[in-house]
Amino acid sequence: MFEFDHVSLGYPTSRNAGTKYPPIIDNLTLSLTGGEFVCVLGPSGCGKTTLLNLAAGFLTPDQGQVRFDGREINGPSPQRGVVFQDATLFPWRTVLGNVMFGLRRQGVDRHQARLQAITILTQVGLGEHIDAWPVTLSGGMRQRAALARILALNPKALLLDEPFSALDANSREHLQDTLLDLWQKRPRTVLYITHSVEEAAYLADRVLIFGPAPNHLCADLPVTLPRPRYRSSTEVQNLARTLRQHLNQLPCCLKPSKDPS
Ligand SMILES: Nc1ncnc2c1ncn2[C@@H]1O[C@H](COP(=O)(O)OP(=O)(O)OP(=O)(O)O)[C@@H](O)[C@H]1O
Repeated sequence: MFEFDHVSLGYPTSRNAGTKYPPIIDNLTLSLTGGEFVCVLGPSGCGKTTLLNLAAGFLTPDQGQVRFDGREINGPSPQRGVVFQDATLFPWRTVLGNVMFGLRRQGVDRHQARLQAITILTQVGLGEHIDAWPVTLSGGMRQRAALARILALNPKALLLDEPFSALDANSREHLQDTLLDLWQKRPRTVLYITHSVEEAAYLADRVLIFGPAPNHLCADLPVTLPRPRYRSSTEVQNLARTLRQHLNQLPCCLKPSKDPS
């Protein structure tokens, strides 16, 4: 589904303006298959968001190619829905209006868009809040609305950059379960960036661990634990411990010392 084919990317900085940029991602080759739930772990600044931005089409590689369904990515697409840590909703539209917006832009008629938006809002647990204004929502509700807005467009892939990390533990766990539930009902490729080894162990089919920039894929670990999983189970806890050991072995200075969840 996603193919990173010898991808390199560097950002211009004031120090190297006009010269060759030092790569953040350096000659990365990686494939993600359809329906796979992939979590990405790595120290701060190693290039996780850069990876996601390449998959989203917000960035273009300096070298190599990023492909989705066999076609080179050359910009954002509703087929690849993105949710960031601080999702922004249109403040002048209600929750329903926010979700309907993308559907209307795709040419769905008003009545149908309304029905589809209400269905997905109900699925993410906001059925009682469709007429609420974004300013009145809690952080968790805003993230739910942002997820609904993306899911309403029925993307083939979800690109999630620490989507629940700003939430309290309870809301975060609820949202993880909502996401898993929706993903199991309609499997799609998920690229999920997190700093939490527990979150990765609970959610992932596969965990990618990146080392410090230039981005180095240090570990590519399939997760074979059956679902449903239980956060406090020995298996999930053991996997989280293994992931933490991988992170602690990385030659970097900004290791997560304490899991945020
Ligand atoms: N637009 C930009 N211009 C210049 N440098 C950038 C830009 N975006 C990111 N960088 C640099 O690229 C490196 C990788 O950033 P990126 O956000 O991809 O890392 P990350 O692994 O997601 O970090 P974190 O876990 O802290 O979110 C960092 O050193 C960052 O300062």
